[in-house]
Amino acid sequence: MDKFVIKGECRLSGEVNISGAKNAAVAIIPAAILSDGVCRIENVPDITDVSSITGILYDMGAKIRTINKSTFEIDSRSIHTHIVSDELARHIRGSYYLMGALLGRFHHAVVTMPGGCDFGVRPIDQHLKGFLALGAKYKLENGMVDVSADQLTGCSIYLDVVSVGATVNIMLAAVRAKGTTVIENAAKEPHIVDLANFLNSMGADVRGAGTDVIKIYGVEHLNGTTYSIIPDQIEAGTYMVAAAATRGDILVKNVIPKHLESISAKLEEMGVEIEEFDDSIRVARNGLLNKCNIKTMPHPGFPTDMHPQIAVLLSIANGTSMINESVWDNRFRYVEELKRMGAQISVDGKIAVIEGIDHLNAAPVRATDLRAGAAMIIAALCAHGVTQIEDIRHIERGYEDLENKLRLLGADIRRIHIPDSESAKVV
Ligand SMILES: CC(=O)N[C@H]1[C@@H](OP(=O)(O)OP(=O)(O)OC[C@H]2O[C@@H](n3ccc(=O)[nH]c3=O)[C@H](O)[C@@H]2O)O[C@H](CO)[C@@H](O)[C@@H]1O
Ligand SMILES: C=C(OP(=O)(O)O)C(=O)O
Repeated sequence: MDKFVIKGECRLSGEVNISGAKNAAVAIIPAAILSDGVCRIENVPDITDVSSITGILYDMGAKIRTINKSTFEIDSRSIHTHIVSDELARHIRGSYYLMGALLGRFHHAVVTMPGGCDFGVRPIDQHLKGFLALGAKYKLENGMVDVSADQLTGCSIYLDVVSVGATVNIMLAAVRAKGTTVIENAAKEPHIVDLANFLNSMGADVRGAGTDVIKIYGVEHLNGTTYSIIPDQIEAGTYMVAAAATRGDILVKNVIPKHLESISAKLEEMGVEIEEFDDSIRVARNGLLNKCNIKTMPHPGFPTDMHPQIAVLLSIANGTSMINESVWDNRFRYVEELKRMGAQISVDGKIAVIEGIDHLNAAPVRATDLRAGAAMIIAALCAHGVTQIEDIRHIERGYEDLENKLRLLGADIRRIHIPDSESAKVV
């Protein structure tokens, strides 16, 4: 039950190193189940979603060797079960990839329904549609998905909605299937391309990742490999917005600027200075922020996972802005928290209307989910006064070493440990 205490009105400056991508890591680690060798994975972010997914693999019998903080080796040959009822799996979204990976390896997976951020209903019908098309059958019982096949056979699948999770799960199930699988209307996120590259480095034949048609030519075996995960687009975007919100000037290092284009474009529209280099990006703000309208979209559109963070910036911009959330039905739980800090936001259906104000004021707030928590951090950094943020376990799912990274940029951030007994102790 830790919380953050952040003194506002700071101006972030200096350099920050971006870690490996959460949403790539939680796909690539389960994908190692499909390998007949040892997978050495580098640039793995040190976040709780990763410790959960590696913990699940370990409990299933995988041998996991830590090389250093961001590199480990997974040997999945010793996995002895296709059943995942682990409590950890219910708390993260990435555990849904165990369905595709175990189905691909054992032709049978029994996996608890996944967790992750609460946006209302998060269906998996397109994942199941993909498994069925590959020749599997499934049943849903007692909160578990039981999916099995005598044989997996390549097929053509058109996704009714562009789904990251379904695209990944079908790739995982199809990579060792007999014949060719074609996914149409596939998701194009950077982590889809990263997973395809990882699978190909093990000897798979996946083509077209990054476009909306992905072809997977099934192979019998996958080898071990050494692979480095791409930088986290959303962690980078979060620091970019934090720089803008605090009138800061920071160099965001170890990024792929191409992945950040939709975020950079909106920041520039708001009057923020952006300078791109090969693998870093400088973000600086001096003047007032312009209002701006944003619609979240699948990649290469503006990422929904940057919605709450950019809402903080719009709430201190000049004029009235709108955010149209087109991916999730309910990604507005941050709004009530931000309103406690003085933000003027009203939500109508999937649209937030944000009236810019001069500044936010500190208040006790909660991280209602991962990116809502990131938004509270940004709000606290630029607000007048000292803000306390509770429920920071959500933030720890996806941001490595947040306190130290922010401190190095000049933030005044402390963690307070609250034991169950409620007696607070500052650490
Ligand atoms: C672990 C991970 O990578 N999580 C990301 C992944 O979540 P996740 O994989 O859950 O998100 P999807 O891309 O699948 O969901 C996109 C949309 O499709 C709908 N849908 C999805 C699947 C399905 O079977 N049926 C269906 O209707 C969803 O309700 C949502 O409206 O992509 C989201 C959209 O970029 C991000 O916000 C999450 O950070
Ligand atoms: C929604 C997110 O994650 P998850 O799908 O893992 O809950 C996110 O990373 O913003």
